[in-house]
Amino acid sequence: MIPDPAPEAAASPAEGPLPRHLLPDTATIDGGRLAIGGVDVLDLCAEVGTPAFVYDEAHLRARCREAVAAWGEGATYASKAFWCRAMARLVAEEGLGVDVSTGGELHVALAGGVPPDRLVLHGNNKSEAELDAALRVGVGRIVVDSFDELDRLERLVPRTAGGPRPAVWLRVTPGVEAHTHEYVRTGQEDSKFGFGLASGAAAAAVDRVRSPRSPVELVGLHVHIGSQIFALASFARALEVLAAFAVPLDLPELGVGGGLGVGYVDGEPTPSMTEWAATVRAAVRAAGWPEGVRIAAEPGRAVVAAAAVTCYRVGTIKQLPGIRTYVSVDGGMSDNPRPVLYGSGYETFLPRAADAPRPRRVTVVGKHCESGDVIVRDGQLPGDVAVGDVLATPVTGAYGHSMASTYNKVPRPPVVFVAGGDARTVVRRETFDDLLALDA
Ligand SMILES: Cc1ncc(COP(=O)(O)O)c(C=O)c1O
Ligand SMILES: N[C@@H](CCCC[NH3+])C(=O)O
Repeated sequence: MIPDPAPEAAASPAEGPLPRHLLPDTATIDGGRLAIGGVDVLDLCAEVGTPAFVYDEAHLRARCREAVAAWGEGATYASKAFWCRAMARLVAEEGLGVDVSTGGELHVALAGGVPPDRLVLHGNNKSEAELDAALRVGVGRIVVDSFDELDRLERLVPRTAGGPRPAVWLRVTPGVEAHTHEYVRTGQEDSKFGFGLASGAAAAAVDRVRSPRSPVELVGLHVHIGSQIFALASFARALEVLAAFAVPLDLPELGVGGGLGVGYVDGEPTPSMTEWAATVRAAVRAAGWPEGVRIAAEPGRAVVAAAAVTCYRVGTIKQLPGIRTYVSVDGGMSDNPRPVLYGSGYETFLPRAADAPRPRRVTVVGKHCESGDVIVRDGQLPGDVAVGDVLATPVTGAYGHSMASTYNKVPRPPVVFVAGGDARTVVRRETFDDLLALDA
């Protein structure tokens, strides 16, 4: 072990052990060693290698059940947060609908057995092929995002007199700015998504879809103001603004989007889905929607983020006296681009000493060829962290695997589900040959 040359920081809460609530539900610590789903994490890493995404299956199921308890039939999982066939199966077993926003997400949903009528198709630029596929399988709802999409639907949907018409929602941008990173704000007027209220686009879209010649049937409006939102009042405000336009339309359904925030680091709150649903329902009532309006919500991050930890192996430790200590691991921005994209913060810890104090200030970096390849800036680790240690980052179940890349031809890590003492690899590790598989 190399002593830390810069024990500069005074005692702070971050130097304590990792807060337990940031670990998946079934995490246990015995003699310092972390187990999830009854599986010892260090033994698992020895078996499957690192980096690896380790998901607590019971945690995933518990959050799905919480979503169903909060939203009933309208509980819909936003697949962009984390998607693979095993997750699609799990979500279908738990009875949630699924928000898919591309043909690829649709394909995985169908491969996992999600009933087509439980699918909601999103996207600001759905291709004719994507719309055609959705219409052929009979997705439950298409969320129309633009006039160009309406043109495509008019070309694709045959006007069979009297026959059932595909049910659509219109996505409306209410002009409400959520308090979150600007890259993941979507409710403001200046947005690539949806029909603006203030510009009159939403009203024009309603008129067009309600015209007698329309091949689709308008059954609801949809609003999604952004992602990683902690202020529940932002959701309420969006619905209040939308109400003046929406209530007189007397539509039976209302999609309130996703976006519930999740705590990533010590001290950040995690509002529950139950609280979110209560706030939304109260806002809907207060704004004058009829009692019977069917509300659907699309949480992604809130279902999956805290279910997983990412495990890495420490390869080098570089100390720069008076500056910082770099701990390099065998993954990086290719398995977690969020710090680079949004400056997102994470915690870090050692699964061999998961309840140990973490007095040593470090910056955890990946193996990619750029200085921005940071996983945890100013993280805390036990003082005896050493080359060869397994290092983990909690709350990495959302937008890590789903946004992973093979930058620098680093193969993407496997996804392992753990439950009841068993580990099963649901997405295998990419191989070097996989990296050549698409080359002509
Ligand atoms: C239309 C739509 N619904 C749901 C979500 C899910 O968001 P989150 O993972 O923040 O809950 C998103 C992403 O922000 C989205 O664009
Ligand atoms: N990718 C973003 C969230 C995007 C939300 C998708 N609509 C994140 O990692 O926080």
